[in-house]
Parts: sequence; C-alpha cells; structure tokens
Amino acid sequence: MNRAAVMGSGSFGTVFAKVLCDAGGEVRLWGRRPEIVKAINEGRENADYLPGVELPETMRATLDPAEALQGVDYVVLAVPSQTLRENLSAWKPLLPESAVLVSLMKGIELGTCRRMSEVIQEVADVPQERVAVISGPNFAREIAARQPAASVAACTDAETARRLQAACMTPYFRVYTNTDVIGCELGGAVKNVIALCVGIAAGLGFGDSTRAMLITRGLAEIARLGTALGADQHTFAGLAGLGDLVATCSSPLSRNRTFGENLGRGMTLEQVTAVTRQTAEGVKSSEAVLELARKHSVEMPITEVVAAVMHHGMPISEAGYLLMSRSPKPERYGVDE
Ligand SMILES: NC(=O)c1ccc[n+]([C@@H]2O[C@H](COP(=O)([O-])OP(=O)(O)OC[C@H]3O[C@@H](n4cnc5c(N)ncnc54)[C@H](O)[C@@H]3O)[C@@H](O)[C@H]2O)c1
Ligand SMILES: O=P(O)(O)OC[C@H](O)CO
Repeated sequence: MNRAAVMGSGSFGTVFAKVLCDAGGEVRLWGRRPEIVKAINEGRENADYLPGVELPETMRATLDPAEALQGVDYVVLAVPSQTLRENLSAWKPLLPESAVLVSLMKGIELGTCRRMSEVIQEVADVPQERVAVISGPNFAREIAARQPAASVAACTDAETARRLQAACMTPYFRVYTNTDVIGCELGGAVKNVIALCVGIAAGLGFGDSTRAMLITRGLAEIARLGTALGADQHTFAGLAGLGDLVATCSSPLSRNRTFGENLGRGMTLEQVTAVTRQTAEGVKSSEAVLELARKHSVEMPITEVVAAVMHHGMPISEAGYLLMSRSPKPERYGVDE
C-alpha cells in the first residue's frame, strides 16, 4: 500500500487525498486550520472547501507536518504557488529520504519565474527524478463527485511517472504518464492566464466566437512559450494542454475564469480580489509568465494584456483594443510562429 502526505487541505489537496485513498493508499492530509483538521477527522467532511463530500476513513488530517510526512512514499504539495517556497523550506528537514515530491500546483513563481517542480527541486535539494507533477482538466468538486475525469502524471523519469500513475488511478480518475514536465506544468499555469481573459470577455457579454478565438490563440501562445523552454509541442494537444485550457475557459467552476468575469462585469480589481476566497493562480502568475516570455523573446499578446490589467492598471477596454488591433498575420501554431 502506498503511503502519502498531502500538504494543503484546500479544495484540490483534499480531493486528491480522497483520490489516493480511493486508489488504495493510506493518506495523511496536512492542514493549517485546526477547525478543518478536526472536522475531517471527526466528521469526515471538509465543509469549508468541499461541503457535502464524505471523506474516506483511510484519510487522517493533522496540523503537524512531521506527523503528516513521517515514512511516506509520496509528498503531494497543494499550497498556493506563491507560498510553496516558504512552506517547503520549513518542511525540508522532515522530508523522507526517498519520497517522491508531487506538485498539484498550477502557477509560476513571481520574482524567479520558476515552475513549481523547479522550486521543489531547488528548495528540497532533490534530483529531478524525484519530482513529479499532476496536471489536467480536474475541477475539485467534479472529481469529488467521482465524475469520470483524466489527468497526467509527469516526471522526467518514466518509471516514477508510471508508479505515481498506479498510485492515483481509480475507476473514475484515469491517469496518463508523460516525461515532458515542462510542457505539463506550463500548460497548467498559463491556461489560468488565458482563462482570466476569457472570463473578462464573458463578463463583457461576448459569446462563443470570442471564447473560441481566445482559447485557440491562447493555445498558440502557450505552445510558443513551451517550445522555447524545451517542452514537446505535442504535450499542448493533450490533457495538460488543450484539455485543461478548454475546461478552465468554459466552466463556471473555474476560479480564474470567474475572477475575469467579475472584472468584465464592472467590478474593480480590489472588489474582485476581496470576493475571491480561493486561489486564482493566474492573477499573480500572469506577471511571471510574461517575464518568462520576455526573457525568451516569445510573443504572448493575451498574457501581456492580462498582466497589464492585473498588475499595471490597464483598463479592460484598452486591453481588448490592443488585442484586436495587432498587425495582420498568417495563422500559424506553435514553434514556427
Ligand atoms: N481546485 C481545483 O479544482 C484544482 C485543480 C487542479 C489543480 N489545482 C491547483 O492546486 C493548487 C491548490 O489549489 P486549491 O484548489 O486546493 O486551492 P484552495 O484555495 O482551495 O486551497 C489552498 C490551500 O492552501 C492553504 N494556504 C493558503 N495560504 C497558505 C500559506 N501561506 N501557507 C500554507 N498554506 C496556505 C489554504 O489554507 C488552503 O488550504 C493551486 O495551484 C491550483 O491551481 C486546483
Ligand atoms: O478553478 P481554477 O481556475 O483554478 O481551475 C481549476 C483547475 O486547474 C482546472 O483544471
């Protein structure tokens, strides 16, 4: 039986812990709020993040990171991307020597432009073969309801990816493997930025033609950045690329899309931030993705206007004008563009 610690008891941390239990694992879920830990252990529910979802007996929540991490095979990280460095630094002395560190996070670190697996490697001081990523079109509430879904377990070491696949595969959660960690992580992080833009467009009242344009051109810019960073272009046609992009840009469950939609409807950035209780990774990551693009001379027009709206006070009317008045171009996709 696999033993795993899931570090972070928000929506996706809790759901992924449930998936691991349903796949036959024994799971300890670390949380920082005593009332959530108590409610999970005594009431089998994380009412704040997943009301009405019964959590398995094989999941035990704890406030103590040492108790969570002791003797586990997998350390699954599910905290906000921008706090990972600080969290993992504190947990480093407690990490079991041979455990595989798994990122569920879909963000890019501000300031360093690092992907989450890079932050993990650097902070935990482990080789890349011990770092894996789970990424795909997976909304916490849908997975919690055991709706059929799929995801990707990515690791540069194919055997580690295969073992992780086996550890989290269930009748309702189908997992594929990939050794393209860069592509899987970029797909997951940049789709949040594109979803913010799609949300703004929806809030302004635009329909499916606009959404399809943004998804398709968004995918082109994700692939351009990815290939410049060494990803395999094919990854972006898969679950961690197009799959997650379409799901996030289409679903009212997406925090990123909803954040954008509220802006499009006329709320200020401060008002939207105040009503957004959960992590909308694209807001902060947009700035880091843009910096990464500039470092590698990659053109990312959608990301550019999203970062300008989120961080530099650009009005959304100007963002729309800038996108639609770009110079005429032939349509190309990915690396040749
Ligand atoms: N929710 C989903 O459907 C989903 C699906 C796939 C991937 N993800 C990714 O998983 C990651 C986590 O998402 P989530 O949905 O669980 O977010 P969430 O907002 O529901 O939960 C975040 C958790 O992190 C904790 N947290 C906040 N600040 C912290 C800090 N400074 N130190 C330690 N813990 C802190 C919160 O208490 C909470 O338990 C994100 O990167 C997200 O993009 C989410
Ligand atoms: O709610 P979002 O926008 O963070 O998206 C959640 C997942 O990443 C969808 O796959």
